[in-house]
Amino acid sequence: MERRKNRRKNGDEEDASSVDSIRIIRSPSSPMSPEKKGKAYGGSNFFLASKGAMLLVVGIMIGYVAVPMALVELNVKDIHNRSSYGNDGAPRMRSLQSDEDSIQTRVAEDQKLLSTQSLPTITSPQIMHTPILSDHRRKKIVVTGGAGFVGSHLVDKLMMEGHEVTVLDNFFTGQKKNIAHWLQHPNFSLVVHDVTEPIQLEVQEIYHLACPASPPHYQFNPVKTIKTSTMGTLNMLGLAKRVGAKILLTSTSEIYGDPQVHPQKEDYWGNVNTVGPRSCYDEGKRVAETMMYSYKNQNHVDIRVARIFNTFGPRMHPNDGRVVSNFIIQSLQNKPITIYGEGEQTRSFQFVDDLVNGLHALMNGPYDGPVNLGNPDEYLVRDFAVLIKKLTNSASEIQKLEQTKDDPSRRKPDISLAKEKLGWSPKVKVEDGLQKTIAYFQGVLDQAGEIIPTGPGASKPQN
Ligand SMILES: O=C(O)[C@H]1O[C@H](OP(=O)(O)OP(=O)(O)OC[C@H]2O[C@@H](n3ccc(=O)[nH]c3=O)[C@H](O)[C@@H]2O)[C@H](O)[C@@H](O)[C@@H]1O
Repeated sequence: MERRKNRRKNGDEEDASSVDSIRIIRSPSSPMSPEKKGKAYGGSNFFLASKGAMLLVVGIMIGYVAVPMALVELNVKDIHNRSSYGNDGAPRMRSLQSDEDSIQTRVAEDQKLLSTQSLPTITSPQIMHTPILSDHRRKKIVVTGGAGFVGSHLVDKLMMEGHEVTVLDNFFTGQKKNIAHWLQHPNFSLVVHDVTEPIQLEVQEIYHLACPASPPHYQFNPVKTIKTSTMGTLNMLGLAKRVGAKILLTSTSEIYGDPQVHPQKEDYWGNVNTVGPRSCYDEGKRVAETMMYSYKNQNHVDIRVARIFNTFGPRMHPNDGRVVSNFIIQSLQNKPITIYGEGEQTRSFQFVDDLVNGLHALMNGPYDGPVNLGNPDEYLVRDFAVLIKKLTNSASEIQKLEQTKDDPSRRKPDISLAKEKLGWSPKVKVEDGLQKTIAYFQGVLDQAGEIIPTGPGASKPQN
């Protein structure tokens, strides 16, 4: 500063390389003598002036272009560095663009994976794989009651074959957790729907299972049970007729009532009380069968009818109230095992996997008469209580309660027709199936803490 002051004082402005000289040339308003102007713009001073001008341009370039560019560059590097490393110093994605690219790649990979398998859930921890079928082989299939115990296992089989499956369920006894492992799969659709209402769908096959099947559940609201079997079946038959779909009805061994023929063959007409506590279900299914054959004969609908005998397995509703779930839940909690009556009545139990294979064989075969699907392995109910107590190492006492009204005294399927027409017979031994079911209910119990078994009276299913 001192030097500059001295220069000004001495009129020493020639050094155009000095910062002051540049300032003087840039500023025409600066007070300048004509002599000085001549020095600045003319003659040998012109060189000095143009050198100064060049320096001015360079200065402007530095000030207005290079510095901002350098700052921008520095800033970009800073952003880049900040996104390259996290707080812990670990390297991050290289840039926002590559961030987006890699997220999209990951989403695409995840979607691809999820379209080829189930998602493990607490209810269905095992991963099930789904093949990709060509369009002409992939069928559109509806399963009514597909979130229920049997329905959900059937859905698994159809999904694992690579078909497009639509579940219709009103969740009266069905549970979302039974099908939660498929919700993300593009071949799977869930429609919360009550079959007593009509529905329009494009479909090639209908497995019509929707109906509460446990006596306490179907007796809870008998009018609704009748509507489900009658109006529900009518609606599904109407749909099948409209779109030309094949339809399978899951009927029941209950259509034989309290049978006077043993074991029961398909040509036995049954012994049913039309006005008893079980009639809403028994007669509902009987008229549903009648509707099936009327639509076949009158409208050429392609039909199948399965008469299902007592079935058990994982995903049974814990408050189902049926003998298998009740005895297991009671035994696992060391609560009294409740036998209705003397336990002299008999039942024959099949594991759910066998039933699903039977339903599938029936739907895919040509035979359209009613077919029994069950395991002829017959037990006295009191012996069955002892077996479950043993398999669960339970300390439960066995308690006898009053016999329920119209309880069938003996039941055992004759499955010679299923063997002959479908090439089907049950493969799972009752004890093996029970072990799997006990393990399932143990898991449910661990989650719930306690389960109060459903008694013989009518009750609404609780989750
Ligand atoms: O499990 C099935 O798939 C069948 O269940 C029921 O038929 P049901 O034979 O009466 O079934 P349960 O309620 O399991 O009863 C079986 C026997 O065990 C007895 N039971 C049931 C529950 C219980 O806690 N204690 C007990 O002794 C019943 O009185 C009956 O004699 C349905 O009505 C059928 O449609 C269905 O096919």
